[in-house]
This record gives sequence, structure tokens and C-alpha cells, in this order.
Amino acid sequence: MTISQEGSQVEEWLELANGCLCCSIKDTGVAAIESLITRRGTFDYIMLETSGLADPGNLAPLFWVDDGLGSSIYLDGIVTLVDAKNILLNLDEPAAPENIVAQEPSHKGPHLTTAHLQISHADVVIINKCDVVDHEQLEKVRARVKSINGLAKIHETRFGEIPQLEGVLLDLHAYDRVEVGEVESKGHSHLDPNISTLTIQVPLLHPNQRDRLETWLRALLWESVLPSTTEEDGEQGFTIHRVKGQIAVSDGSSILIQGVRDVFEMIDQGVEGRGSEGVEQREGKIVLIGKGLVGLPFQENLLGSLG
Ligand SMILES: Nc1nc2c(ncn2[C@@H]2O[C@H](COP(=O)(O)OP(=O)(O)OP(=O)(O)O)[C@@H](O)[C@H]2O)c(=O)[nH]1
Repeated sequence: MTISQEGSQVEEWLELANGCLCCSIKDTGVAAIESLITRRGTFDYIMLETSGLADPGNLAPLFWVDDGLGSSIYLDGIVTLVDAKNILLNLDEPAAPENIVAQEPSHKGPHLTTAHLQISHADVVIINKCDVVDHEQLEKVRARVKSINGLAKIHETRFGEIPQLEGVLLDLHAYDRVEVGEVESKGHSHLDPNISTLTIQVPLLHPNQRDRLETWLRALLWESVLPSTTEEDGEQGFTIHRVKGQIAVSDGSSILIQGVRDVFEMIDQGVEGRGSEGVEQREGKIVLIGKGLVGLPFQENLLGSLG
């Protein structure tokens, strides 16, 4: 690890059980960083730069630590840097077999590239090298990124220059806040054949429907099925990478939903949490980002499951 402090950089060793952060068991990575903090004092931020082939969906759950475990670190967000000149090629033509991500055999559809995974899990996408592409190409890149991940904030840069760190790369709070408001509920493009973003409208929830919503999410995220569908429909072959939601409850409270792969959390906000954006919410939204979502009746299925 390289630690930067007031301009100087120090190397520190971080010992992991089996060499690779995302292959270590859940607590090893967190424990190693915590022991580093104990030895070297508090850090302002920890930036973990993965290898170019890393799957953020494997890493995020390691650092998304339960509040109850009392860890001093938390997952702030995932930033993906996109090369404007090459990204469309990367997404369309997985040139080398090592760039094709292994998938469970049951999963239908084309193979995902690492680029798909890195964009679909991102909370922020930096589209860099904007100076080497023309307006039309940049427009295509932007549209493709948005179609894969409608939740991520997109910044366009030259030589990676961003106006400020806070709120752009740091202090994102992507896992403890939910901002699904800006995602268009209609007219999603499905420019990418693999991954898309889907928005589901959730009617004002009665408090006793909370458990049903949780059961529905479990079926989606843990079993990759829409519940109560018939045997023939069983092989739906979708995978959800990221879920965020904001649900309005009829007692005046609200629920936030956060998930990455099969790890998810429903956070009860109480009455104060509602209308924090100045508007009284009458219905909620769940946004799903994943593979094979297009054409499946998520909206109808949720309404049916809520009863
Ligand atoms: N024209 C232009 N060149 C850039 C920009 N950003 C980086 N470069 C140049 O691109 C070359 C390759 O750099 P990168 O593509 O950033 O390489 P990298 O991703 O850091 O490489 P790895 O981390 O090893 O994968 C360098 O010569 C950079 O100066 C940019 O926005 N515009």
C-alpha cells in the first residue's frame, strides 16, 4: 500500500490471508486495513486501486461493513475510469479470452466483459480522454455508459482533471444515501445488449407490506428469480449487480434500499427521513442494474408480490 501524507508517500505492507483482496474471506481485507490504521494513525481516505481486470462486485461487499460490527472504515463508493477512445471497442469486442468474465452456465445471453462489470457497479464514472474523441463519439460513449448504469454520476475529463475531489471522487456516500430521483422512469435505452438499468415504481407501501418487499428482493438477489412464476418461467437468467431504492410508507416513514450483488440492506428512515428533499413522497422507486433484465415483468411481479 502506498500512503500519502502531506505530499510524501510511504509504502506499507498489508498482509492478506491468500494474496488477493477479493479472494480473501470477508473480514480479512477489512481487518488488515484496520490494523494498519491502528499502527499508523487515522487516515482521511483510503483509495483502493484495483487491477484493471478486477470485478468491483466481488470487492464491494468486503468493505460494506455492517454498522453493528463497529468498524471505523466504510465503503464510500466505486469510481470507474473509462477511456473514451477505447471503451466502445472494449464493450463490443472482448478481444482476449481473459477479458471475458466467467459466468455460471445457467446464465443466458452474451458474455460480459470486465468493462461491463466495472461500469455497472460504479457510483461514479469518469469518462477520460475526451480530447481525443469528437463530439459524436463522446455522445455515443455517454449514451452507452448511461444505458448500462443509469444511477452513476458521470464526469467527462481530459487527463483525469476534475474540479474537486469532495463529492466527485471522495465523500460520495454512495452506500449510505440513496438518490434515485434523477433516474428517468420511462424511456430507458437498451443500447447495451448485456446490461441495463431498470426503474420500478413502488406504490405507497403499507407497513405490513415491508416483509413482502423484503421477500421479493431476496428472491431477486439471492435466487435470481421473480417469485411465484411458473416452472417454465423459472429459467429467467438475470443477474442483478446493483439495487437502490427509496420507498414511501403510508405511516409517513420511508425505507432506503441498497444492494450490491446478493448483499442488500433495507434501512428504515422513520418519519423524519421522508420528504427530506422538500417534496412529500407518495410513491417509491427501485432501480435495478443488471444482466438480462430487459423484457422481464419486474414491475407486475412486484405489484403481485406485494398483494
Ligand atoms: N490525450 C490524452 N491523453 C491522455 C489522457 N489521459 C491520459 N493520457 C495519456 O495516455 C497515456 C496512457 O495513460 P493511461 O491510458 O492513463 O494509462 P493507465 O490507465 O494509467 O495505465 P495502467 O494504469 O497501467 O492501466 C499516457 O501517455 C497519458 O499521458 C487524456 O485525457 N487525453
